[in-house]
Amino acid sequence: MATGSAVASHDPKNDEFNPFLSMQDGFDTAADFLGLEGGVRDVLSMPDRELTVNVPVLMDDGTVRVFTGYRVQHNTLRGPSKGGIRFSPDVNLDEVRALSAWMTWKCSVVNVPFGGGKGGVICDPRTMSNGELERLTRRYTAAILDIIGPDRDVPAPDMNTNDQTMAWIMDTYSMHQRKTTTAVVTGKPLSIGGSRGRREATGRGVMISANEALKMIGKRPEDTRVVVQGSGNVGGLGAMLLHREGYKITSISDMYGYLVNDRGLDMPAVLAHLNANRTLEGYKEAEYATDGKAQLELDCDALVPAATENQITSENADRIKAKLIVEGANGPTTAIASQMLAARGVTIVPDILANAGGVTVSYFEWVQDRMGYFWTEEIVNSRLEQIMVTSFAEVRETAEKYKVDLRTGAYILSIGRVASVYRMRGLFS
Ligand SMILES: NC(=O)C1=CN([C@@H]2O[C@H](COP(=O)(O)OP(=O)(O)OC[C@H]3O[C@@H](n4cnc5c(N)ncnc54)[C@H](OP(=O)(O)O)[C@@H]3O)[C@@H](O)[C@H]2O)C=CC1
Ligand SMILES: O=C(O)CCC(=O)C(=O)O
Repeated sequence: MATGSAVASHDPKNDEFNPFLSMQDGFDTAADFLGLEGGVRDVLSMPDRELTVNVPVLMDDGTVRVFTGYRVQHNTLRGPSKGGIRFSPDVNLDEVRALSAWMTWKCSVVNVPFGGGKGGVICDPRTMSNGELERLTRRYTAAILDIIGPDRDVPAPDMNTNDQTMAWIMDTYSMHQRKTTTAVVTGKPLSIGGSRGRREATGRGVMISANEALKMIGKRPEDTRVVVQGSGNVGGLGAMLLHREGYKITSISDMYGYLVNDRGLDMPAVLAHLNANRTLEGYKEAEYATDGKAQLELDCDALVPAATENQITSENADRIKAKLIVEGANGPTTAIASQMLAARGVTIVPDILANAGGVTVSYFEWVQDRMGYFWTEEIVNSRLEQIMVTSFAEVRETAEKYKVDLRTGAYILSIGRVASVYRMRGLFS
């Protein structure tokens, strides 16, 4: 197996690749359309609160290593801040700032009563044992304990974190509170207050968004060849659900490489292979390649970037062949690339809409935990579908009203909603 990432990494000091500046670009465009007044504009363009922590962790070899982590709360006007925690060597404060702001806009697009937050720890989980990850998670939780809670800030999984990570956070928080407090995090295992359907929710939202986009451009799933970047929670489960819906998944990747089969991949078999081998390499029914950048440029009808930021940039936007991009990841397309693609008539369903299925079912989980009453998977999925379809229609209507692309429409809709809450609450007196 190759050891390096198959996909380009970029210097965040270059403005195009700084996710916070990318977010700011979308914000400024929408704020101009809305004619947002100075005070509201200023307060919404920066995070409410940023916490940096340095936590000591006992490693398996007996040494102590200090890890740096962040929790940024962008906004809490519409409710507690909400958003995942990411473990990755690439985590940095500007990235977490951008991700937390995107959470504010995302929660507003789907109209759930949350603000936005995000966390991250600089670490490489692939080189750490389960015990080291548990000790890191517990220490990080203890360090951010004062600013999280069911009514304050509710974390969830993101890249390289999962339901086990959420169980450790919930347990650490509960030990300090002297009572079990399930609603402090979402994305938990079912046995400790998780919601049915949360694991697949982001991928399901991506599938529903793809369906709505196809209706808009007049295509059918069966005639749609899809390339998916990433095979984790969003990419893997999203590809599985798209496959079940009739889409032809012709390529899927992980950090190391990608599979291609123009006749369409058998997604259950691909995911079974990935689960058993922890790599896509060796799957017999497809070609395997390691030049990850080229995957995004494969001939296809739809592209689902579901790995990380800055994958579609000014360097490759002209070579992207897909006519539809459904953003499973947060910030996969830079602001410049977005404009280049829009000029070529490519439809982009933006991240703050396309991947909002996850936070929507996280909202359902938080509600169920607080009620102590749990819903069936059918109820969760049908309520998710209703919210995603309504949100897509509202974004589309806004885009048509202002004669802009879907990304700008989503920003206008969401920022307008948050700004109106500011005015209603009268926080400036
Ligand atoms: N989980 C959720 O509910 C939500 C996640 N998102 C966003 O979706 C994206 C993916 O998250 P999620 O699926 O949870 O994360 P996972 O950790 O489950 O999966 C990430 C996938 O992307 C691959 N990957 C990671 N980094 C790179 C890279 N540099 N180049 C190529 N492939 C890479 C990983 O490969 P490998 O397995 O080899 O490491 C893996 O297949 C992120 O942007 C996240 O913020 C958005 C909304 C909700
Ligand atoms: O489920 C959640 O609360 C947030 C998921 C997340 O981090 C995201 O949507 O980017």
